[in-house]
Amino acid sequence: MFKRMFIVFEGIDGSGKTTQAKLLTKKLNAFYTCEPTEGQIGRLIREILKGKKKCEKETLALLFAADRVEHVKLIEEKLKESHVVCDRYLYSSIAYQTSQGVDEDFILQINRFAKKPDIVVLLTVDVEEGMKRLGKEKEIFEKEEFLKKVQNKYLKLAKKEGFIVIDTTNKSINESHEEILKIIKSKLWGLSNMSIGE
Ligand SMILES: Nc1ncnc2c1ncn2[C@@H]1O[C@H](COP(=O)(O)OP(=O)(O)O)[C@@H](O)[C@H]1O
Ligand SMILES: Cc1cn([C@H]2C[C@H](O)[C@@H](COP(=O)(O)OP(=O)(O)O)O2)c(=O)[nH]c1=O
Repeated sequence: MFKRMFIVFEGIDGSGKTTQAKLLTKKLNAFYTCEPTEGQIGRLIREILKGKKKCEKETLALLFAADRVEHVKLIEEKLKESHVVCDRYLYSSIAYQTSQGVDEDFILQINRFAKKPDIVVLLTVDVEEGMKRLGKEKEIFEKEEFLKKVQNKYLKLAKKEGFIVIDTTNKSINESHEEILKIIKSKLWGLSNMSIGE
């Protein structure tokens, strides 16, 4: 019986997370999920992110952590039957909320129930290229400065936690997918001595 893997994709807006997560999901016949979730707390978070509701930055960190407590239950359920690919997770909280000025220890404390992933893939992208991909070339300067800060935090986390880091700036969607697949296959083979369906 081989171990089913909990694989997380992280990265700033426009790095290609959702695209790559869905391609890998298909390849692995995995269960795809994302944060914020489609659950009641995830929906409240999306209202706040759209600016329809206001809250303190610490409240937002708590909401993401609460959404994640419920989400981990679903992930553990799904791991009983397939690999799970998750588009954004705990490391988005650390990278984004610390960049908004929230204390990192506070974020780690409120996320102490978060299951550790087997593999984390960090996608990096030149911020301007990421904005271009999202059709936000005219994004306000502050947003670009903020995303640069977030990406730097991600890279520090990647070094500390041993993430797979793929820069997608000058790669096509397919080139990025092939590179990710090669690394994931070697890790899956190494960790569970099983081959994945083509
Ligand atoms: N390597 C790439 N090169 C060019 N465009 C890309 C690449 N990866 C994704 N895109 C495009 O960029 C946009 C954002 O991709 P998406 O996967 O939603 O990014 P994220 O989830 O990281 O915000 C989409 O239109 C997608 O087709
Ligand atoms: C999961 C998570 C996301 N976020 C932010 C990152 C994104 O800007 C936003 C999620 O928006 P989303 O609609 O998922 O877009 P994206 O494709 O960029 O993921 O929420 C946090 O600040 N903390 C978190 O813990």
